[in-house]
Amino acid sequence: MSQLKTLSHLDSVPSTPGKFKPDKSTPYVHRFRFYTSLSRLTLWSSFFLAFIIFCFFFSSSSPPPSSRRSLGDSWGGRDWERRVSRSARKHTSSGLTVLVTGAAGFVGTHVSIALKRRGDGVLGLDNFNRYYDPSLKRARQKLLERSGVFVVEGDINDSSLLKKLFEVVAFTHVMHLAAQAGVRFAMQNPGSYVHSNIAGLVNLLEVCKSADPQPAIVWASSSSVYGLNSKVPFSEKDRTDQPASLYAATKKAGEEIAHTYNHIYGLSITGLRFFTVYGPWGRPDMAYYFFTKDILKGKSITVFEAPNHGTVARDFTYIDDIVKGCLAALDTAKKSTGSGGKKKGPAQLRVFNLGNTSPVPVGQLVSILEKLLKVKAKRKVLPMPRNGDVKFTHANISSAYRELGYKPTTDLETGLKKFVRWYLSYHSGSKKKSSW
Ligand SMILES: O=C(O)[C@H]1O[C@H](OP(=O)(O)OP(=O)(O)OC[C@H]2O[C@@H](n3ccc(=O)[nH]c3=O)[C@H](O)[C@@H]2O)[C@H](O)[C@@H](O)[C@@H]1O
Repeated sequence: MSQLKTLSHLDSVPSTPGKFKPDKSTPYVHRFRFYTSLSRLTLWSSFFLAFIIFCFFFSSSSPPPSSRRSLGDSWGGRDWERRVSRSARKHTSSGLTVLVTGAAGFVGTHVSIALKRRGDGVLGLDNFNRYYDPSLKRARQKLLERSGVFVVEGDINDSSLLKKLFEVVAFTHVMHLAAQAGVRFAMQNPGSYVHSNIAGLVNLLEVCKSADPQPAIVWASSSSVYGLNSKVPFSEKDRTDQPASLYAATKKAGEEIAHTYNHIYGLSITGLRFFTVYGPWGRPDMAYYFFTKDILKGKSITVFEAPNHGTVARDFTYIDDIVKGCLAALDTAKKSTGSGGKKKGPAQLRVFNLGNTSPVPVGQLVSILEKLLKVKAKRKVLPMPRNGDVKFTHANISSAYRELGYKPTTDLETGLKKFVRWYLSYHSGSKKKSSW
């Protein structure tokens, strides 16, 4: 969202600074203006020259801007390093030492807590951007703190921060969940997707490839990579070259980038294609969340339908099932083979669908919410706009079952019941007490 801020400040700058005014002054004033303009010109030219020289010397010796520390950075120092080390200390001899990016996000919070509970060392990283209400991220952070997980506030594009973290802790694994999520928002702010999902990913992989030892990486791809693929259920072998949104295209690009870093540097990388993950502490930008909010407020909700009154459906997957898949991916990840930025041998490269295998029409999702909330929704059924959405998703999970033992067990009604219970407790103002 820092990106959003940057762009929105540009919106307030007028494109034409002012109208040209013809000069009606006398010759004397003319000459006087000429001399003052000349001296001003010289002054500005010298400033400009000095600036060019400054840029020249600094560009050849300093790292790219994203990796320089900015004035607002709040990390560093002895106390901070101590907190980082303490959080990353594992409590079982066989445990992992995991850096979780996007730790204050929906999936990040659940995965971090699950890892910490079983004795792994966990350090969180999150930039707390404003894509959705940051108070929810802060509430998740409190939950993480109570579980012993420290969340470093910083961006995955900040290479000096990432390098520092790897200096302080020898991470065995990185669970990379930081991303610009949301399919439809990509039309409003395309730059934020490139910034987080492409530039941020490359920056992270650059640091990982140079780390010694190199960590194994597990990261969040998306079911959206299947795009306009119509063969169901979606298998990892199916084509993924027809993304329907820029979001999907950046996730697909991420998968290709992962291939490159695996091939050149020997990084062990596992991509997980999540299918519409929902549950307590979820994302307010997702339909099940804002439908709940609007139904309770008596506001109308828009339910999309496919052409010819066709059904739009999603393979909604409950968060606890996704967490199990993430942990299994970390546990089965083989070590990276490179060191010091050099590959020593072939490394593991995997991609898995993590879905629920039973798509549910969006209309049915609304009916379940009506039942749980005991409120009738004001539905407006509209044709699905051409904004990146796809008609349906449906996961084939046989590969994840075989390799990870992944077996989702929560149906949509059971999962939504848990979500609604959490939602009512969190939004009733008893945020501190809201159940896990
Ligand atoms: O599976 C995935 O890969 C993706 O799942 C979700 O994307 P999406 O499935 O579009 O989830 P929602 O935005 O919650 O939409 C769910 C369904 O509700 C429908 N919808 C959405 C909004 C609305 O106003 N009305 C409506 O009918 C959508 O068309 C869609 O079928 C997440 O938002 C993405 O970050 C994630 O990567």
